[in-house]
Amino acid sequence: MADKITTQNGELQVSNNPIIPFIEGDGIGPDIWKAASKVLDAAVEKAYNGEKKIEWKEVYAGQKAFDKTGEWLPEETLNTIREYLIAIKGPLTTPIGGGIRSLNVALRQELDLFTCLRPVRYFEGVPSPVKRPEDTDMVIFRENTEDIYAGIEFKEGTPEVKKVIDFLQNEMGQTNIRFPETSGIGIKPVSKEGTERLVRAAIQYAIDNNRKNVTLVHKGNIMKFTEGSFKAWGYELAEREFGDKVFTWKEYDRIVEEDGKDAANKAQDDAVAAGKLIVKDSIADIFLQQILTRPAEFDVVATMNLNGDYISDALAAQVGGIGIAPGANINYETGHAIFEATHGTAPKYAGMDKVNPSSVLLSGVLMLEHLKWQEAADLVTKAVEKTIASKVVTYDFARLMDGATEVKCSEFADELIKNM
Ligand SMILES: NC(=O)C1=CN([C@@H]2O[C@H](COP(=O)(O)OP(=O)(O)OC[C@H]3O[C@@H](n4cnc5c(N)ncnc54)[C@H](OP(=O)(O)O)[C@@H]3O)[C@@H](O)[C@H]2O)C=CC1
Ligand SMILES: O=C(O)CCC(=O)C(=O)O
Ligand SMILES: [Mg+2]
Repeated sequence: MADKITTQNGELQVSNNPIIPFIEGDGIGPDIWKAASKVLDAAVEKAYNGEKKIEWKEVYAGQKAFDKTGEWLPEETLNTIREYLIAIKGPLTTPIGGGIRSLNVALRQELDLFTCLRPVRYFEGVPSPVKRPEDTDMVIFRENTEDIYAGIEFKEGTPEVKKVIDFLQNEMGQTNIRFPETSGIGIKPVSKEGTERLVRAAIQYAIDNNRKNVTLVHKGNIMKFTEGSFKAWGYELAEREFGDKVFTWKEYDRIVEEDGKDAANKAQDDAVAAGKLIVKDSIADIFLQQILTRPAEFDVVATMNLNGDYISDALAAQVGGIGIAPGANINYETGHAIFEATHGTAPKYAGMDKVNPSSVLLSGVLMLEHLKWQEAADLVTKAVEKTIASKVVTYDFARLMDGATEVKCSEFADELIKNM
């Protein structure tokens, strides 16, 4: 009999037949979900000789939910995911400049899924715009509940924005709103708690997975009390909670001040030799250059919501594009998680059975790993490696590869199952 995933003493309890809710998604969602779920089912069946099986439970969000219930994100969907802990979703459409706020962001906020985890690795044979794509092997920890994504915005010309601008000018003494009559205003909350739980998760992940460094990416020179504080709180947490397991650039700077640069370099070399994790930081603009020019220097990345969104797609491009970039939204404290592709609904390809299902499929692999069903996860990963190496690929890779055979989304799934 199928049953719920639960937690006990912080550990997931997963039976052989867990019920997992899924949201099919808008646009290309139905195509990629059909392909990906078929591959995930085949991997589980093969890895455990039929002893384990996921019981998929559809829940609604986006257009399908609206058509059925008149609501974009029904309370029942949220309650089901709350109850069943783990879910997986396809992309959901967000209109630009007006209309409903992002349902993707709402799911993360409602369930307090504070980490958006996006691993970026290279699969041999994938077409890439860089010379050594294999040097890119990073794991992004993107803060998922705060920042400009909190949705605190006031539209130009409304009584609300006028009130906010009056307050800023008259009570806070702000004189820098260049065109107050025609400004919209957005507010960017970044908290100490929000930063600490994200940076804690990133450092713990780096230690558990033998990673060499964590980079705090911020624009703290300009946004001093949000992004700048993110950096400061991140370093403080690293030193306070991880002690001699880490060596921070904050400590490096202290040594430079007291004993000079040579001593600081030696301390860092000693820390590396002792296997300590280096916790460093980078300002977001130069970071975007350096992930292209020297990606091997970066390992785990901890950053705020908007930076993380940009960095995710930029890094995905280096290893073949968002067609193959997986992700997960996780609350490490409650055990709730929603696994999710990095890309969106790609509306021009909706219903064409054309796009690459790998992003949502590899999100499913992250989910299998999260359930500790490593054997099934490995079968999918190996099948992706083998299929790409054989140059049987969807349009996104085929257009950049010599001698490739272009297949449809569903045919790619069949090929993966054949290669399992
Ligand atoms: N988490 C989520 O659910 C997300 C939702 N969105 C939403 O999706 C909608 C569309 O956003 P948009 O900015 O166009 O971004 P998309 O990620 O949907 O698509 C942009 C381009 O990326 C490529 N692409 C996307 N998915 C795939 C895939 N599976 N296989 C191969 N190529 C792919 C296509 O490139 P090409 O044209 O070169 O073929 C596509 O035109 C918006 O409403 C947005 O808000 C966006 C991001 C995340
Ligand atoms: O919610 C959306 O529509 C976009 C979100 C997004 O781009 C992301 O989370 O990477
Ligand atoms: Mg994005």
